Amino acid sequence: MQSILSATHLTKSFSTPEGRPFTVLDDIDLELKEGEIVALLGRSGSGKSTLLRCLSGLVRPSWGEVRYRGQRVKGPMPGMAMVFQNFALFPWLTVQQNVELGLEAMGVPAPQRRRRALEVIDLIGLDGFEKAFPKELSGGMRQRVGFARALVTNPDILFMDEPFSALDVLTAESLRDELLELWSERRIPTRSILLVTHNIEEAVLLADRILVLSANPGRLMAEVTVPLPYPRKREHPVFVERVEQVYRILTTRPGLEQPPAEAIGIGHRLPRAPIGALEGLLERVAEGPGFGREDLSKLAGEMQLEVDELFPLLDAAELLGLAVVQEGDIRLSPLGQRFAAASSNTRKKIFAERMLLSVPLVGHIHRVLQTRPNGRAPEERFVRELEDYMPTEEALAVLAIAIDWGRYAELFEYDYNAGVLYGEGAPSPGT
Ligand SMILES: Nc1ncnc2c1ncn2[C@@H]1O[C@H](COP(=O)(O)OP(=O)(O)OP(=O)(O)O)[C@@H](O)[C@H]1O
Repeated sequence: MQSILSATHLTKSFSTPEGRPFTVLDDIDLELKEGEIVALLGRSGSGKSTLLRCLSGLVRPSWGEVRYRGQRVKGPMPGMAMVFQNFALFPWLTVQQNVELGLEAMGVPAPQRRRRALEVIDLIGLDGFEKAFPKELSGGMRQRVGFARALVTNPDILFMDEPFSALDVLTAESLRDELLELWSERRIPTRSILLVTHNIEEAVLLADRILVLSANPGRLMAEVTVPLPYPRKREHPVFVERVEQVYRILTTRPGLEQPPAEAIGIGHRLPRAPIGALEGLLERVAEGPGFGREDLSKLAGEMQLEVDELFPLLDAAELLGLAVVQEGDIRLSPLGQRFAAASSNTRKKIFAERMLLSVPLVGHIHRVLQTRPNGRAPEERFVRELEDYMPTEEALAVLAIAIDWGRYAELFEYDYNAGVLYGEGAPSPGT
């Protein structure tokens, strides 16, 4: 198969406010070939969207290069189109005007634009909605507009950034099926599709090849091929095997992942794991048929969790010593078993002890508040400290997790309006 797009040594770094590089993608080589659908999978923050944007010319790599049919990609190019997760429609334009937009940018004259837009609107099942505005449409119909706007340019490569993840399960399923039909029956001229997804089953349903990215920084860690014809059946033994293979890959430590939190200190990027969901997961594993051990693909299917929801929970459970995740399975540690069976107060105590041991940021906040005469500190102070290690957006996200965990464990309190953290027992800033 002929190569359409290639990336060599693609590296992307952003800067921390201190000017230090923050590497998101590291030395990525990949190729997209004619006639294939490729899915990019990886944990949250592994750089999937950044990679898609670099490949499509929306973001410039810091190092390395991208070539489209032999030509160096330096910005968006004709022949490439993108479908976004949040549809990215202009609310003040009608469906038809939104669809025509892609052609307007290419300088296509109005009569041709109209004709072509109407053809695609018909193809994608939006017939009769030409004059509707996005707010009058359901999520599924809005994403059809997103697809129509991309397909109207007859793209050679279609990039899709989690295009089905904002839709309900049934709508996502039917839109996926329709896209596959258009693709398999060659009713669209697109020769290659690159899809970012959090949904392992979706990747196995759609892709010929699944590229798995490791996190911190993002590197290509594995490739899984899916040699099944469309439409694929989820019960097919090869389908089931591939789903499990991806879980196994995502739960092996290739030695590239971040070292333990203690080794990094307060700059450790905490997994985005809400406490309630973590408690729910541990309870389910403890009470499940495996008595503390569970197959992740089964668990995720049952709890309807996608990669971006499940893996932060697994990372948090491991970080706190509550579970071990290996070979596509989760196994509760004795402490995890105790946690799951404990009362709310005991759970908080276990959590507090574990965090003071293995989450340096929470320990740091706790110490700072204890040493302050009034027991308070503005959150801003901790954001500034985190910015030594990561960009502001990431620093805010990491601090939000530390606050969520610290409050749960009753190690400190937080006044949202004042943006102030205060120790347990210290008067609230509002009083
Ligand atoms: N413009 C930017 N400036 C600074 N940091 C950025 C920028 N864009 C992305 N990042 C950082 O790069 C990392 C990877 O982000 P990206 O969105 O590519 O990951 P992802 O794997 O797609 O994540 P998710 O699955 O959560 O969507 C994150 O830590 C993010 O904060």
